[in-house]
Amino acid sequence: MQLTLTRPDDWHLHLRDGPVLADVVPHSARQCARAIIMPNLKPPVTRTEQALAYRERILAAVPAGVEFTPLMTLYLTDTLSPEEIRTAAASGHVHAVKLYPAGATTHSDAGVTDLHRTWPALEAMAEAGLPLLVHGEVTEPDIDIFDREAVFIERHLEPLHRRLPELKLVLEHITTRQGIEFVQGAGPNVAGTLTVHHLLYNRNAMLVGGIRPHYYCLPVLKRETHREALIAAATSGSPKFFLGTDSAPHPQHAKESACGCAGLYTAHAAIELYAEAFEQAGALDRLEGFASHFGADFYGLPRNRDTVTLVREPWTVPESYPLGKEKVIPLRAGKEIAWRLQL
Ligand SMILES: NC(=O)N[C@@H](CC(=O)O)C(=O)O
Ligand SMILES: [Zn+2]
Ligand SMILES: [Zn+2]
Repeated sequence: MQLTLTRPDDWHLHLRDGPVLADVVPHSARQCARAIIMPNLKPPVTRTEQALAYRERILAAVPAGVEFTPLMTLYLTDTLSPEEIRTAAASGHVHAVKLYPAGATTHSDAGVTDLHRTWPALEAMAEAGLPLLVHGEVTEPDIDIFDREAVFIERHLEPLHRRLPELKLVLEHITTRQGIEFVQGAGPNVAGTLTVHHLLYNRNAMLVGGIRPHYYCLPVLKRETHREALIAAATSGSPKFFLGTDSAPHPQHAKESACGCAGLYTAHAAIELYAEAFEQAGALDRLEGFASHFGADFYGLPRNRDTVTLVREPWTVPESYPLGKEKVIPLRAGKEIAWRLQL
């Protein structure tokens, strides 16, 4: 059995920086034409000129003969100015701005402490048509980690959307029914990305039979009823939901630690794993819209013209991949994946 689709794009990707780019960029570039590149570097990408320089470093890591376009983003801070937003929009290479509530996730300490401080920037974004990409979790210590997405939507996202309804919003890596319902209930300028790990796994994968750090990410895997809501949305044919892997490489030792980092590495086999999730749901015919059409439409970019072909031919994922001088443990390390990308 085989499946040919318009070449996919990845609307949420962490590539990091420096020598590891040579290890991770080829994984995404072999299957995706474009990717929205997350700005949570150290220091964060807060200025257009930094984003443009980072873009050049990514392009330098694309293998010869392969086409891959990094779509850059800026990191929203309390002090990001409307002028910088206009410069970013005019650059032609910055496609969105990312909101990390301060302290919510990996490299978010420079993130937003109070959304009210960002109104001038958000208003400039609405005017320029630049989408706001949202890591939607509150950070208050009294809120249970499994409730942080739902509480963020209620306390921050709904009020933001009411106040600036014309601002394009993407709720990134949705993990709950409440996240799906927020996107469904809003207008066409509000969308959501879904990772493959949140489509394939619930929190048992992380906690049953031992604590499994390679399944730990933020927002954390939730219970099965939420996974079912994500699958229903991804396979519904709604253009409001599209592919964003949130592939986020961390060195093995940083994951296998008493205080392990959040983030799963999935870029080595992203479309293959999404195909598994859609096949399990009996919805392989809905994969192409989700993976290859709806994201481009939302961002106002042309759909890709070339195709990729997946064959139903199991292969075994390596135990690890190089990550600079270290190693990254990919999702499904040492185990089988049902679909293979024909190169
Ligand atoms: N998803 C994660 O668990 N980690 C991401 C950050 C993020 O997307 O929140 C990372 O940069 O490692
Ligand atoms: Zn995030
Ligand atoms: Zn992410």
